[in-house]
Amino acid sequence: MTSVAIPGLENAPTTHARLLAWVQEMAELTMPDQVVWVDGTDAEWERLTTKLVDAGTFTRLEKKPNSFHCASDPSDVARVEDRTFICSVDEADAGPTNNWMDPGEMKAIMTELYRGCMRGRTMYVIPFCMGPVEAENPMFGVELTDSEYVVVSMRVMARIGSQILEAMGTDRPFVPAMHSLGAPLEPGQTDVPWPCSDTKYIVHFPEDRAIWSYGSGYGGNALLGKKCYSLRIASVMARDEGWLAEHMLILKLTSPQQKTYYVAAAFPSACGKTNLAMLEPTIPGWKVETLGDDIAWMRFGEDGRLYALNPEYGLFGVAPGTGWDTNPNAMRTIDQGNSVFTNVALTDDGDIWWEGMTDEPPAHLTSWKGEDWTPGSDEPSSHPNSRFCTPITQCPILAPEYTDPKGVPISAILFGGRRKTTIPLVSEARDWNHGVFMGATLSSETTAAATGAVGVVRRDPFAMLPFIGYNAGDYFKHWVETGKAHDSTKLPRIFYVNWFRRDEDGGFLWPGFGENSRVLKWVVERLEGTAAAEETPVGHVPTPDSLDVSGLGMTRDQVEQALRVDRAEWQAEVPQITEWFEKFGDKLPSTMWDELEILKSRLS
Ligand SMILES: Nc1nc2c(ncn2[C@@H]2O[C@H](COP(=O)(O)OP(=O)(O)OP(=O)(O)O)[C@@H](O)[C@H]2O)c(=O)[nH]1
Ligand SMILES: O=C([O-])CC(=O)C(=O)O
Ligand SMILES: [Mn+2]
Repeated sequence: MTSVAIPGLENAPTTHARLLAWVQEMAELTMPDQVVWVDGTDAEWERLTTKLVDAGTFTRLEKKPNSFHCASDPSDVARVEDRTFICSVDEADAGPTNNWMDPGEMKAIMTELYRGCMRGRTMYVIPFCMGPVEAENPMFGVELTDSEYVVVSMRVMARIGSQILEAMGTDRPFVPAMHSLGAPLEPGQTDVPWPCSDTKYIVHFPEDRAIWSYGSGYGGNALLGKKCYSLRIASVMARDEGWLAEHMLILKLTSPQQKTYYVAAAFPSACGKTNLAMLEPTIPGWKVETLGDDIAWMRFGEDGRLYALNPEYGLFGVAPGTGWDTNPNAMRTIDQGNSVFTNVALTDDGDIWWEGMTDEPPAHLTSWKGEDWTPGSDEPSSHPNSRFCTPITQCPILAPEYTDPKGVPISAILFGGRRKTTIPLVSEARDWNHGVFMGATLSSETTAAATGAVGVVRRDPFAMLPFIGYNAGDYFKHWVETGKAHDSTKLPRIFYVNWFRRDEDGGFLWPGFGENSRVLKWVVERLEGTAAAEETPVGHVPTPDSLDVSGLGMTRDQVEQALRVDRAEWQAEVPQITEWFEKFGDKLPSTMWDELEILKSRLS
C-alpha cells in the first residue's frame, strides 16, 4: 500500500487502531492539505473563529462576548430530507418513510465524490461523546470534516476534544461520522464565505453504525452528532438494545406543593420544543427547569421507570419568534455569549436581530442575505430557519440533573404538532397503546426546518418522520413492545397537545409560550388524580373548568373552542390515517389497526 505524506497523519495523539486506520483511509481518499486533531481548547476556538472572521464567514459581534454572526449560502439553510438516506443492507429495513439505496452502490457513488474533495482544505478530526463521558458506556463518535464552522459548532453542541479521545483509549467503539463540504480548492483559488456543493448526500449505514455526509454545512446535515447519530443511528441501536432515542425535549416541573415531575415532549422541527423546555410559567408557584430541548435517550431503570437523558451539550434553536416576551430564558442564555448565530440579521451596532426578538424592529439592519433592510422591506430580515447555537450550560434554568448519566424518571410524555384545526389543546391517552397510536398518527404542518413547502399537513410519527433510522412500522412495534415489557403502572402517561389551533379569523386560539404552563399543570393534576376530564373519542380532554385559565382573559367559548373535539373534523382524519397505516403493510403492529377501529366506533 502506498502511503501519502499528509501532515498531521503522523504523530497522532492516539493509538486507537481502528480510528487511526479510518482517519488515514479518509485522508488518503479526500487529500486534504493537512490533518488536525481537534483538542477542544479555548486557544483552538480562538484560532478557528479568527480564521472564520478573516475568511468573511463570521462577523464578530460587538454586543455579545465571544459571539459570531454567520450567513450561509442561500441554498444551504435547512435539512435536506430528499437527500437523506438510510442505506440498510435490506431495503425493507429502511421502510416506506426513508430514502434507500443499496449500501455498496451508495458507497461507490460517495467514494467518487469524496475523492480529492478536501484538496486545499484541512481535515479536522473531532472526537466527541454524546451524553456524559462518565456514563457506563460512553457513546463515542468521531467526525471528520473540512469545515471550521462545523468544528466550532460541534464544540458548542457536543462534548469534544482531547478528554474524549483519551477516554476512547485504544479500542473503545465509536460511530465514524464523515463530513465534507464537497468544495475543494484548486491552488490559488480564493474561497467563498460558505463553501458547499449543489450535490448533497446525508447518508446512514445502520448495520455499520456509520454516517457519510456530503455537500452541506447546515446544522442538521453537518453537525453529525445531532440528528445523524443521536436520532437515526441511535434509534437503530435503541431498537436492538431495548431503549428509545427520541426527538424530545426534557423538562423538570415543580408544583407549588414542591412535588417534582419530569416530562418529555416530542414536537416536530420548529414546533415548540425549545420554547416549552425553557418555559417561564405564568401561573404562581410553578417552576420549570430545562434538561434538553431536542433529543432524549430513554432507558428503563432497575426500578422499572423510564429514565431520560439529553445527549447534547448545546442548543441549536430556531431564532425567529425567540424574544424577551416569548422565551426570556433563551435570551438570557445567548446574552452570555459564546454563541454562533446563522442566517439572522445584523444590527448597525454589531448585534443580531430577528423577527419576534423585539416588538419594534430596528430602523436599519443588514439582512441574512447581506442586503440593506428596513421595516418596510418585503422580505423578513432573517431566514425563517435561522438558528442560534449556544452552550446549554449557560441556560439560567438548567436543572442540576442535566449532568447525571442516569437521566431523570419520566412521568409524562407529550406528543404535539402544528395543526390549525382538529387537534384539541390537550388530550390524554386512555392507555399506553392509545398513546402509541397518538404518536404513530401525529400530524403537523411542515416548517422551514427542512427544505420544501411550508405549511403542508403531513404525518410526522412521534415527530420522528425524518429521523427514524429504520422501518417506521418496526419502530411502532418497538414502542408497543416497550409498553408490554414493562410494569404499566410505572410507564409514563401519554398526552397529545396542540398550541397552534386557529380561530375563524386565523388567530391562535391559545396564547401559548409561558401560558402552556397551564396545560402542564393539568397534566400534573391528571397524574395526581385531581383534574377532571371528559371522555371523548380521541381521549380524555379537560373540562373547561379543570383547565386553569384564571387571569388569561379568554372567554369560556374560546376555551371550549381550543378544547373542542369535532366529530366531522375527526371523521375526515380517519381515511388519512387508514391510508397512512396501509403504507406499512405487515410491519404495522395489529394494535394500531385495533386503535383505529376503537376511534372509528367512538366517532360513530
Ligand atoms: N404560537 C406559538 N408559537 C410557538 C409556541 N412555542 C413555540 N412557538 C414558535 O415556534 C417556532 C419553533 O419553536 P422551537 O421551540 O424553536 O421549536 P423546536 O421544536 O425546538 O424546533 P427544532 O429545533 O427545529 O427541533 C418558534 O418561532 C417559536 O416562537 C407556542 O406555544 N405558540
Ligand atoms: O436538525 C436541525 O438542523 C435542527 C433541528 O433540531 C431540526 O430540524 O429538528
Ligand atoms: Mn429538532
